[in-house]
Amino acid sequence: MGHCEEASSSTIPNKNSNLVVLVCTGSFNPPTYMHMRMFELARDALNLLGKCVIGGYMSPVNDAYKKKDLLPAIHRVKMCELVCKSSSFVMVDSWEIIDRLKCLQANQSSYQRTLTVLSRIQDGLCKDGLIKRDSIKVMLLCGSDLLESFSIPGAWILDQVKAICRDFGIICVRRNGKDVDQIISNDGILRENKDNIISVDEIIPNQISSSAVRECLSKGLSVKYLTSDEVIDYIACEKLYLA
Ligand SMILES: Nc1ncnc2c1ncn2[C@@H]1O[C@H](COP(=O)(O)OP(=O)(O)OP(=O)(O)O)[C@@H](O)[C@H]1O
Ligand SMILES: O=C(O)c1ccc[n+]([C@@H]2O[C@H](COP(=O)([O-])O)[C@@H](O)[C@H]2O)c1
Repeated sequence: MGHCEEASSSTIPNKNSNLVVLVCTGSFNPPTYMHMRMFELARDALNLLGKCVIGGYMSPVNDAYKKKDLLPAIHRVKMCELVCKSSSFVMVDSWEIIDRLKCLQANQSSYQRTLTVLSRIQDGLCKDGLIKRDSIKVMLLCGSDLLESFSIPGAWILDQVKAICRDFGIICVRRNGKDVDQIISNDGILRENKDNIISVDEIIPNQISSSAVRECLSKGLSVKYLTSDEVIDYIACEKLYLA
């Protein structure tokens, strides 16, 4: 797959920085309350470690990612904005989408790799000098299925996995009972960087997922309390996810 730009791995934020920005990349098709819970769980876990989360970004993946049943980005960005209204610190970073036009003009694929997203957010936060590069730590927030996918041959570029683990760090929410320690110990890169990977358990386990929400919607079932009312209204209004 071609890419607009490949991020350099030269950004090395201070591992001991107390200020953290969380970045969750994904389809958000549609965003659910579980996505929002992940930010809450991560913030609680980091607070306990003496860190302060100053913001969180949901970064919806570009249409070029070509995941099955992926709704056009314009809808996913809008729904992310709506679900974020319920949070005081989570917002949407739509750069993965917006950059598409520029890439199309340059005849490049517009899919943005996760390392690129993290690097760009960090560069953006530090560019005007208000925040020093070594005073902030940008971390990837993900579920354990994503962490596990690092080990799937061909799914990721190994040097980029190394850079994400070493230069940024990961906060991983256990999903469907998956043992995060086991995932880490089964993978060389994750093992080497285990001090930079924080595992978080959902205190109230649930199996809310975008695909389960889509399935309910396609059957005409209620999804109330699985995502925000604004998202549900938007889906109804735009007639999305019908069978
Ligand atoms: N219930 C959950 N528990 C933990 N992590 C989750 C949960 N739901 C989503 N995530 C994580 O949120 C991030 C974004 O998820 P994304 O929207 O791409 O996928 P998904 O919920 O797995 O979607 P789908 O169900 O459509 O495959 C990923 O890191 C994913 O692992
Ligand atoms: O950067 C990569 O190489 C890479 C490889 C696989 C997946 N991702 C990202 O992982 C996110 C979740 O993907 P998925 O397939 O679990 O919905 C999505 O934002 C992708 O851009 C990123």
